Amino acid sequence: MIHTEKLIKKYGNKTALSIEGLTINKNEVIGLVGNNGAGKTTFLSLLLDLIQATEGSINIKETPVSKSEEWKKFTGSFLDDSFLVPFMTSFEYLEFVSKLHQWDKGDLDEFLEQTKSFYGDDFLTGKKMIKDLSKGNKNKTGILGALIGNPEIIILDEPFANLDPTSQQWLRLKIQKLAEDGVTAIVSSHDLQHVTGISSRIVMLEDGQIVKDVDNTESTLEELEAYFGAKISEETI
Ligand SMILES: Nc1ncnc2c1ncn2[C@@H]1O[C@H](COP(=O)(O)OP(=O)(O)OP(=O)(O)O)[C@@H](O)[C@H]1O
Repeated sequence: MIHTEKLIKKYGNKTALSIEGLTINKNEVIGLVGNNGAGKTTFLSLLLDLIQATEGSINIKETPVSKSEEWKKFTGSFLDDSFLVPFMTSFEYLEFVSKLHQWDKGDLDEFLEQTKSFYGDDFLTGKKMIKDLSKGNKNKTGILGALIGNPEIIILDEPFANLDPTSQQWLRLKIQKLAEDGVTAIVSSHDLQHVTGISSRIVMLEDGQIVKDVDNTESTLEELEAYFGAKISEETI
């Protein structure tokens, strides 16, 4: 479904990402983990053609992302606030995104009814512009936008950050349900519990390189906690 080959992104002399080859198969849920600066956002931004690779290629369904717009029709994504329109309300934004996907009012109403427990009361009826929303409500708006249009691929950068506990749990269940329905997802997260709760495969980045690429099994959460925990030196506490 997604294939990258000899992918390198440099900023000046610094190599932010260097991945020899990576294939993400249909219906996989990839949990992308790694400490700050590991290269997660760089990787997701490259996949979405938001930044240009220094070297290498990225294909979605065998088509280079930089040479075609086709993949945008079936890929939903939310990386950060730059995906949002600050002077719109959340509802206006979601209406705008739904129109891009040729949804009619009935489709959007049904979607908003189905996702009610994620966004809660007042969120969509309020008059606040997106720029004035809390971080959590901005994230909710972006995540809902990524789900509009029934995408085959979903790419989310730290989607659990700033969400309230109910919304976090809803999102976990939603991603699991989407995966059951055949969706492919790539989700970066610092929350190891959440990320292992939803993923079929864990890809770990460190200094821009893949240092672990494993199936997510019952022992993976414990292994990841041990891996990251081992980086703490006792004298620093
Ligand atoms: N526009 C940029 N200019 C220069 N360096 C950049 C730029 N964007 C990212 N980098 C560098 O690339 C490296 C990878 O950053 P990236 O944001 O991809 O990491 P990350 O894993 O998403 O981190 P975090 O968990 O903090 O979000 C870092 O060293 C970062 O400083």
